[in-house]
Amino acid sequence: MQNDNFQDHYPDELSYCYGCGRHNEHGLQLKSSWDGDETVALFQPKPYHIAVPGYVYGGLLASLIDCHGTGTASAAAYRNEGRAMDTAPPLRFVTASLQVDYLRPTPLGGPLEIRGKISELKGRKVVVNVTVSADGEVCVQGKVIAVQMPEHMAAKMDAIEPESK
Ligand SMILES: CCCCCCCC(=O)SCCNC(=O)CCNC(=O)[C@H](O)C(C)(C)COP(=O)(O)OP(=O)(O)OC[C@H]1O[C@@H](n2cnc3c(N)ncnc32)[C@H](O)[C@@H]1OP(=O)(O)O
Repeated sequence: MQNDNFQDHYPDELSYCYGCGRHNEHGLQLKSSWDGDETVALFQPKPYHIAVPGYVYGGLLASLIDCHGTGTASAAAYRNEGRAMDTAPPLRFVTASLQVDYLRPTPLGGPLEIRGKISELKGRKVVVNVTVSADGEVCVQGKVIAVQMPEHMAAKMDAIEPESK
């Protein structure tokens, strides 16, 4: 596995996302990287990421799929153009659709492995299939349809309030 994390290449103003922003001290700070043609992230849930005792909260699992999916989309788009992730013009993606299926309860204890596979890359859209595994067993699977961030979302980047930092 490479240690070159996608989210470390996001510009500062796009690094406050609750799921993956490196500047969000209250967030999850997910880190994703390439593993061959797949992508991978590891996340260690905290004891307070609880659903029922002993199991991980489903909303957290959806967030991990969401941010791993959008990070994978961005990395895939750069790779498709043969460019490094910090080169211009920027290729950043937001979630258009997030589908999550909870296959079995996810034990709360050890680290979770999140894996992404690109199933479609066309125009401004990338579709990523994502799994979350605990102890080597897939507990959750999801699909993220990511679309390149529209201009009007980028326009608010100057308006980051100090409280959101
Ligand atoms: C950048 C670092 C931050 C990391 C982000 C972390 C993840 C997030 O939390 S992002 C926040 C949540 N997401 C949002 O707020 C997005 C809100 N939605 C939007 O802004 C728009 O609807 C947006 C950008 C998704 C799509 O709008 P638009 O740019 O007009 O797309 P459009 O041209 O219609 O469609 C592009 C393609 O996506 C598809 N698509 C668009 N929306 C959807 C959808 N909801 N479901 C399925 N497919 C969709 C279209 O069918 C089209 O596909 P194709 O090219 O095959 O015909």
